[in-house]
Amino acid sequence: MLGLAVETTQEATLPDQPPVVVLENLGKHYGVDAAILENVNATVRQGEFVALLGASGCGKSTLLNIISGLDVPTTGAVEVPVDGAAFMFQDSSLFPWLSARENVELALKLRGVGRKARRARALELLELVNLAHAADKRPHELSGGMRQRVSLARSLAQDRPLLLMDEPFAALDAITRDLLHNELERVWRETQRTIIFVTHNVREAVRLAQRVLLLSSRPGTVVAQWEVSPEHRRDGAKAAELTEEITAKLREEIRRHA
Ligand SMILES: Nc1ncnc2c1ncn2[C@@H]1O[C@H](COP(=O)(O)OP(=O)(O)OP(=O)(O)O)[C@@H](O)[C@H]1O
Repeated sequence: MLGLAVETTQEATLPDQPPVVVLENLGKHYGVDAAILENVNATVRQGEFVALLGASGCGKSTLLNIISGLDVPTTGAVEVPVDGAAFMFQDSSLFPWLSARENVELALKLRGVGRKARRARALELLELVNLAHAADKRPHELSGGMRQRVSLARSLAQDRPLLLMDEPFAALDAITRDLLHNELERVWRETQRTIIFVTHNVREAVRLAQRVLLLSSRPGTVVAQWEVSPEHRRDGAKAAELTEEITAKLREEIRRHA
């Protein structure tokens, strides 16, 4: 399953961390339809940030649904944390009648956190995503980027070790997206969550992830993976080179599907 090898460093791969998600020969099909996923093998380690790329319809969301427990594989095995996963989507799906703070508090309430503690924790989480000043605003008073920050705070409020993100910044403009990349990277480092991040944007994958997995077009399987080393983060030219290499392979997959 291993594709093009780029640099591998201790920091990038966390080889000594325990696995959080293990996918073994995983397959999925609905009814008599052709397989959507086939022989997916991958391990994601604790604290790792993994990006998942692939052509439209190759089964990325299906895979996240299986990892989250919303769906089940048809064949193979999946190992995930007993505490489950938190999900964040492209659409912030905030309750419009609740303020930013109340939206975050709701996730805490569902976990059984008491009223006083959840108010304090919600404010802490909004502070973490640099949004404490807008805690009392309702979603319609917030920009798209701010709504996604609330959504991120709400996902963190679920206090799951694993965070699944399905194109969370796809609807944002490029500048807001760049700002949120910085925010997410900081939040990831501070909270030490394990993150699986689905995107169509190769630059975004290289910017954020320590490892990029590429799914082939239908049936989806891991056809290549790349390590993104700390050196790629420091050196823009190296990152651009890697982005180009991954884009070429992604294009190949898209062409194959077309
Ligand atoms: N419940 C379902 N029943 C039948 N087919 C389904 C179901 N859910 C998803 N599919 C099919 O599975 C395929 C993969 O869908 P999925 O949303 O996982 O792809 P994706 O890679 O996330 O796509 P995109 O990048 O466009 O969001 C699609 O062809 C879709 O129509």
